[in-house]
Amino acid sequence: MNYRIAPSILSADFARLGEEIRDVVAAGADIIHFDVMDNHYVPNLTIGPMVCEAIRPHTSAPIDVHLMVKPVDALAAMFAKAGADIITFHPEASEHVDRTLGLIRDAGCKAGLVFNPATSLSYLDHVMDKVDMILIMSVNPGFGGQSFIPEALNKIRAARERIDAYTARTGREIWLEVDGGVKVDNIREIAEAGADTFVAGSAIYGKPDYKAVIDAMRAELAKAGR
Ligand SMILES: O=C(CO)[C@H](O)[C@H](O)COP(=O)(O)O
Ligand SMILES: [Fe+2]
Repeated sequence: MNYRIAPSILSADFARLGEEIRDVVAAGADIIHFDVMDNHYVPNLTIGPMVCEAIRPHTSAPIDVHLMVKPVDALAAMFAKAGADIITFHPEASEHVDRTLGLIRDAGCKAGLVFNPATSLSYLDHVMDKVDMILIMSVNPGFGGQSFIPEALNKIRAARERIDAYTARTGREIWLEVDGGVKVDNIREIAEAGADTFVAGSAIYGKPDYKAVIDAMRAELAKAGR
């Protein structure tokens, strides 16, 4: 299994963002997770397309933009222009989910849907052909440093079943990402439930030695029975 680790810059030192991104990639990160909060869809306010554009020259790692915003479409287009590689959004925040997925892909990015703890996976029913990534939230969105909600494991298993059935039928791969409360001590269990891409903010940026944390996560993933 090809596992990917995606540090969330939500927990980075924003005063030294370029350096924080270079450091985490040097420490072995595969993807940069970029949390966008609008103080409307979620009760917090973070960073926008100008910051994405500013960090783009600092890394060749894919930038994974997690949009916690409503409405979605105009900002998705701005992030595609600002250098994002992957753009995910919450389906209940879009008026027209199929159109938003198409808009992101037409702009040259991978597109994904994000599922809050209480959001049904049935949003996937008619759009799998336009989805490149499924992101399961294991916390309620809005803040870093929250505890992993164990019920998310069942949701991850259900999403894995959908993806495997789809891939068997079409041959096309869809990534399964998990976001919220991912740590060294639970990453193996999350992988065994079916995830292949792991967002970790406070677990990585909250420790002084990023490489030690990422190495420990990879050592746990190597033990996963998938
Ligand atoms: O989308 C998010 C919150 O809405 C963040 O990506 C997530 O919470 C990462 O932080 P941590 O690993 O500290 O839980
Ligand atoms: Fe996120």
